[in-house]
Amino acid sequence: MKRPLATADGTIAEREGVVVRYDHRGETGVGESTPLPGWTESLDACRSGLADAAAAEADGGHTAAMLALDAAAVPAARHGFATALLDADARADGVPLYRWFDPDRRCQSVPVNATVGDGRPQETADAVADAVDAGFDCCKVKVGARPVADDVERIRAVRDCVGDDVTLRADANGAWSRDEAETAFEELASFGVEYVEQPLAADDIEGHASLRGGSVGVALDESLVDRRVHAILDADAADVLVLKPMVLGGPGNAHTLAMRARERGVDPVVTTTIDGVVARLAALHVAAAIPDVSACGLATGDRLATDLAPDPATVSDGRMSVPQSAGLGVDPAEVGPDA
Ligand SMILES: O=C(O)CCC(=O)c1ccccc1C(=O)O
Ligand SMILES: [Mg+2]
Repeated sequence: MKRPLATADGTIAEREGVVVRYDHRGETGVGESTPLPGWTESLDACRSGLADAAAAEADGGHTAAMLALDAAAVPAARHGFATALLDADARADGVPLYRWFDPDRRCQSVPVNATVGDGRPQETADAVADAVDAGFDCCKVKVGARPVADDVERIRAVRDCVGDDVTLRADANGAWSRDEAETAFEELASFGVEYVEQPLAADDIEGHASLRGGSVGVALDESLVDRRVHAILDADAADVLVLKPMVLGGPGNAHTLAMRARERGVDPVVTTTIDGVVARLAALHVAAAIPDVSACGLATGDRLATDLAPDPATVSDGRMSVPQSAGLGVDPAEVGPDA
């Protein structure tokens, strides 16, 4: 990465993965498996998951390959193959991937947030101001890496700098105790923070449920790693679900969960895990398939030092354009390391 992302759970500085190609219905589809240990399997486990899927495919075709890829055990491997299969299917049907999920939809662009890592108050305010200058009207700031009072000063500095028209979100990556979270929610309410992602530990469903009800919403992200969606919905523990296709075992799983969340009155937000262009496009098409989707965490491509292919999606006025060509919108023949 050329711009690492500092979070309460450490700094993400490097991403490495596997490009998957699959020939299906006369088309070559492309997918990407970019595991992020802690969120997904390791790169080694991902590679062996893909090798197992290739062996299963040789006997039983794509159905056997999909059955060999357990979303709980090897979500990134499953994401890579599932994306390649979906890309080929959408190409064969002549529709952009988001319309393969919902043929009636037309979507030219989706709203996106800028993502700002941990840093000193002035650095944080400058980074948000740069994002606003670049056209973003929604910005997510990483918190939880320093004491709550310091994060409050960071958010105060941001508000002082960019004014009240910018939507601000925070992401604590599970760093706070219940007491810290309560204090943070009280303080952040005065700066009009829309929601905090993962204020508490992933397994504290009850704690998250009791943080709800004020002006600052609760978004759950890490809590989805262990597939707790039904428990979360049943406990009314979240205002927002943060859906990462790489973590959930593929774009199809993410789309299904987004629709389920919507039915239950919970707002879905789609984000990358800081991925190459193939996985970013897959996440973009999931977001594009969701009517009236809230700003998504998809504008992460500019953090990478190198990418897999030129990016057909551009960001302007806080929105990311959605490719309308068949499939993901990238030519599989052009996809490779160091494009
Ligand atoms: O949501 C965004 O704005 C960008 C993605 C992001 O923050 C992220 C990227 C990699 C791993 C975890 C996270 C996260 O949301 O916690
Ligand atoms: Mg998060």
